[in-house]
Amino acid sequence: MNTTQSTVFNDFLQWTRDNEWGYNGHFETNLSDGTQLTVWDSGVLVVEPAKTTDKDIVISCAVHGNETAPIEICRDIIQDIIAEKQSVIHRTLFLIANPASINVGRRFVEENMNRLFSGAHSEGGISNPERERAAKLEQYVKRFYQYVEGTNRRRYHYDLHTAIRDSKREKFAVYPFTHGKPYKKDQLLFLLACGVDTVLLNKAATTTFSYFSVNEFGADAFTVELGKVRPFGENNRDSFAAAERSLRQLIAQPEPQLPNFDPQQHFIFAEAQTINRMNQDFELNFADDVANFTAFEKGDLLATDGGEPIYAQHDAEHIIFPNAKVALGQRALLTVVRVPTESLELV
Ligand SMILES: O=C(O)CCC(=O)N[C@@H](CCC(=O)O)C(=O)O
Ligand SMILES: [Zn+2]
Repeated sequence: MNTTQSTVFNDFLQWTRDNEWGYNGHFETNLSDGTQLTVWDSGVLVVEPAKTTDKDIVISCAVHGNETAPIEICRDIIQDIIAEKQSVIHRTLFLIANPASINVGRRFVEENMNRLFSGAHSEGGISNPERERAAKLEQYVKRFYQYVEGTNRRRYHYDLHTAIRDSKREKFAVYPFTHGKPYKKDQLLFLLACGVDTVLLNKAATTTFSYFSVNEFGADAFTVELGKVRPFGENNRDSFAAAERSLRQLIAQPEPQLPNFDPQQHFIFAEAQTINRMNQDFELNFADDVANFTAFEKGDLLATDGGEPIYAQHDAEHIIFPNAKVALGQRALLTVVRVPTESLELV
């Protein structure tokens, strides 16, 4: 390896952070078993085993730069692959999505990247580095999924996050809108193996990264909330061990080892309201330390927007991702209601 190449592969996260808005170049190396590692950009690593299976797996982190536990997990898996301590039998794309936001230790630099997918990066006549990066990430995902010929390939995308607030249900995933396609038991079981027993069902399209993969490529894709935002080094890695172990098994084994499906083990919530902040004068009617999954009763005041009240519409309506400081037009609060797992159309 030459010096630059060894810098890239010796510490992929550090090299990515050193090239925070991208690197206009290409690196590749082969492992002793013939697995090819190709770097398409900073933070973009393709792992291709010598023998191709029918699965294409995307694992992304750092769409929000201060959500460090997923970054630590991806960093460690990537370095173990490079050191030949972690085997990979399926094509896998790792994405460290927004390195510049890691470097400033914030959710984003100029604009929330997880509102920029499915082409939103090109709307509104605004240009900034996060929009350019989101557009490139879309192209990398497209190139990765479409690289191998064949219509029956199984596509997956786990977009790893941590949440700003405490949560009464610590780990949960967002199941993006499937446009009526049935939900999948094996995916609920895989999430459960990751320690995620709670799943929120979106009822409409969004501009998140996971919805992009669902909608454009028919992937089984999820936003996976693994815990709470903490600075590097302050994550309790024990709490993330099940997720890391399951992701490692996912890429290393023909099929994940999953138990039989038991509806009682899954806690499913359907979207009730998505409340977007439409006015500067937007206030939540509860304190900053009220946790995700706190339940409100029908008629309770949740927020005011431009002085207009917004109420809970159901009993036991749970609040998720409250954030009064989001940009105008963006989601300031999601609310969900529990639904029986048995009520889902599952395959
Ligand atoms: O804790 C919060 O307020 C936000 C945590 C986070 O980044 N969540 C994702 C969820 C994406 C989705 O709805 O699929 C986000 O807000 O982008
Ligand atoms: Zn996030």
